[in-house]
Amino acid sequence: MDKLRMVGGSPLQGEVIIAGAKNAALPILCACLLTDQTITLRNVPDLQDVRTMLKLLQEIGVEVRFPDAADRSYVALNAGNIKSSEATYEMVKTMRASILVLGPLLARMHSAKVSLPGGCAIGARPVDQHIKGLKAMGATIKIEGGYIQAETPSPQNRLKGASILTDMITVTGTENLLMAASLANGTTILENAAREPEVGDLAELLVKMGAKITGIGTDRLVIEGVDKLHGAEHSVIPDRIEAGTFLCAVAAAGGEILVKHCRPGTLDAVIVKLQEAGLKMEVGSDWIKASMSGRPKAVSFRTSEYPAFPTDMQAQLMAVNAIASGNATITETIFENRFMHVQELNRLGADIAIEGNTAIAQGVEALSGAIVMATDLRASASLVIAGLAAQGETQVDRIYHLDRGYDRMEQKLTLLGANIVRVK
Ligand SMILES: CC(=O)N[C@H]1[C@@H](OP(=O)(O)OP(=O)(O)OC[C@H]2O[C@@H](n3ccc(=O)[nH]c3=O)[C@H](O)[C@@H]2O)O[C@H](CO)[C@@H](O)[C@@H]1O
Ligand SMILES: C=C(OP(=O)(O)O)C(=O)O
Repeated sequence: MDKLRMVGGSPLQGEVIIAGAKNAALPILCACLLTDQTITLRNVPDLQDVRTMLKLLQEIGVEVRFPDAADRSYVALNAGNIKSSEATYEMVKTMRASILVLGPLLARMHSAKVSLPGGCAIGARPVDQHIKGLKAMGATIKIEGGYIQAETPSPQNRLKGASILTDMITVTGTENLLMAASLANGTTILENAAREPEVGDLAELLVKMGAKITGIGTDRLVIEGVDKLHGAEHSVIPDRIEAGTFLCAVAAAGGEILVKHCRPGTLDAVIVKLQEAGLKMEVGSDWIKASMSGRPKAVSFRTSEYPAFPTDMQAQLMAVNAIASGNATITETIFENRFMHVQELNRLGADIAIEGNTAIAQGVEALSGAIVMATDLRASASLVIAGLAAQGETQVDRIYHLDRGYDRMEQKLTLLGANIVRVK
């Protein structure tokens, strides 16, 4: 299993180019299932979850091509000859986002069999709202042998438009229902829809494919189903979480970096908190110049749905708080078990206590390097950030979690002058 080894203490300096968003690319790749024509995508990040999704789509029968062999971010997909409508346990257990094939397969193929994702490190993460929404659209769904087995209603074999109000805001739930509704018979209204930019990016692609969607970017999406969708070209939006992660890295390790190819407008909540922490930022249309000298100031925050502070940035900003001056309280409201990095940050010398869904960080003057273990994707990123700020050598084990969601992180950090290597 690969590890990352780093020697902390040197400030970051230089430019970093942000890749396409993992959480936009995954649903967007699944949208190819909605048509027999080709979908051409650019700015697809080259990371493990994308590779897993491409493998799953190929198993289903999608033809995947890289038109330019030297550029993995440029992908063409054609689902004209789908052989199967099944996502196996083997695939789903490695990537929960596999659930995103359920809506499109059901809408286009009229049946789908998708392994029920289990709980994962950060929480139970049920998919009851995806199922409830599809049932409201007329699907018959049974859970058998650990699989969701779904069929469209006969005799017309199409899902039908429905008014759906989810019990909570769910990102992939909104995406699954949005894709299913695009090919349904009649109008679907999704209330309490997720407003995350990645949902908006998927909706923009669907519109290019011929879907009729209004309310994009709001919590009420109205989808007038169409009989057929067609091919389209699309460029995936930049990854706001990757950009935020590099901003936290410079806030913790110090230095000055230019974050390029990002969308600052999707990072408002993160920028506000990092400004409070003392990170100096100049913001352009698609770049952020950030510099930090001295210790950051502690900043309290709570995670919530977009546009509030993202849960996917909680661990990284906690790493900044670990070495800040002062105390911060960090409240996680989205996932019930997303504090596993706390114990590992404490192994590096941090002073963080957990009380229910709140972590209380008492900033320390310095962290000291140690061997730590990554437990999930963003926990891994927080340990890398802490390792870059720590004195001495840190080794982060189990970085397959990090590789799921970051496109060449250690190479990008090396370009910023970090002393970091991958150990096979
Ligand atoms: C691939 C992807 O885009 N992943 C993101 C997506 O995950 P994901 O879409 O899985 O997260 P959700 O928005 O669905 O989850 C939000 C909350 O709702 C609960 N819930 C959700 C659905 C459901 O049917 N029932 C239910 O109870 C979840 O357990 C969680 O507590 O949004 C999360 C919240 O911003 C991010 O952390 C993930 O990075
Ligand atoms: C939790 C995350 O991803 P996923 O939903 O794919 O597990 C994440 O990106 O931080």
